[in-house]
Amino acid sequence: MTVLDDIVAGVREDLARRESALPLPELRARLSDVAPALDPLPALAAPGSSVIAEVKRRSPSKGHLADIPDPVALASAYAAGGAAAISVLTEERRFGGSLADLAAVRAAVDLPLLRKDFTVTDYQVVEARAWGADLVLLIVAALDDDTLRRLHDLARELGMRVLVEVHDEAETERAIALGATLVGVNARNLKTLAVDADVFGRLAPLVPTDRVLVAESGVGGVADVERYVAEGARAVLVGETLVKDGDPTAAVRAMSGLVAAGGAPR
Ligand SMILES: O=P(O)(O)OC[C@@H](O)[C@@H](O)c1c[nH]c2ccccc12
Repeated sequence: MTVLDDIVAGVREDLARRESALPLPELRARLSDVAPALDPLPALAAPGSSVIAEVKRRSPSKGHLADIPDPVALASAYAAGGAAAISVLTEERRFGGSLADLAAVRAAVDLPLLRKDFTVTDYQVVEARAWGADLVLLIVAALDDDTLRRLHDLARELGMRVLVEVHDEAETERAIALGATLVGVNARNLKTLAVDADVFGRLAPLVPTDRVLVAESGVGGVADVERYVAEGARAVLVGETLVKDGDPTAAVRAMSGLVAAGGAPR
């Protein structure tokens, strides 16, 4: 069993509890009370690096990262630094997140929000929208093609964008075949938790230039953003570095708006 299998098993258990408390038809009925989803694509696709800044308390690879007693204060600090979108971890067991964090940030911040979780069922997609998300993550490694397509199409029907996450060539082919507009290249292998900063540069040339590439994980500072931008990233998804920084506003600002020397490579 890989780390990913183990995480998804826990996610499914927690999900079963929520679903029996609030069945899908009732959850769906709540969607009519939710404001329409915001579109993160214009900001992410614009020239110059964009930052998707993450609210993340801990992770299976690093353990405790930051307490984050007030996720709204952190998200507001990210917004003040010019973040293009905010990612909120909602997985509880391994990442210390919650849907309550997502709802709290939604109520306070006008930026597009990514629900960051291990989404494997329709219920979680509807749930994301019901709690105010504008964007959902779909991890290709965790889904078969039929489920990937079904969840992708459901998210789009609900007005959300999908960040389709890949880590190798085969997953990248599957994301492209799906028609993914936003492709996230995770430097971390979720089956082993190993980080490889060279994965982005290997996979980026396989992705058509009309797609928006996001470099995810292990971004330690401006130099990493510059490297990813030079390799074709439009955006970076950053958690650990930002939650540990004493001045997250300045940190987001420093990583934003960087352009590739000599023009965009793709
Ligand atoms: O904290 P980091 O190394 O900056 O990583 C952020 C983000 O990329 C990471 O949290 C992530 C990327 N894909 C995921 C899938 C599930 C959970 C978490 C993730």
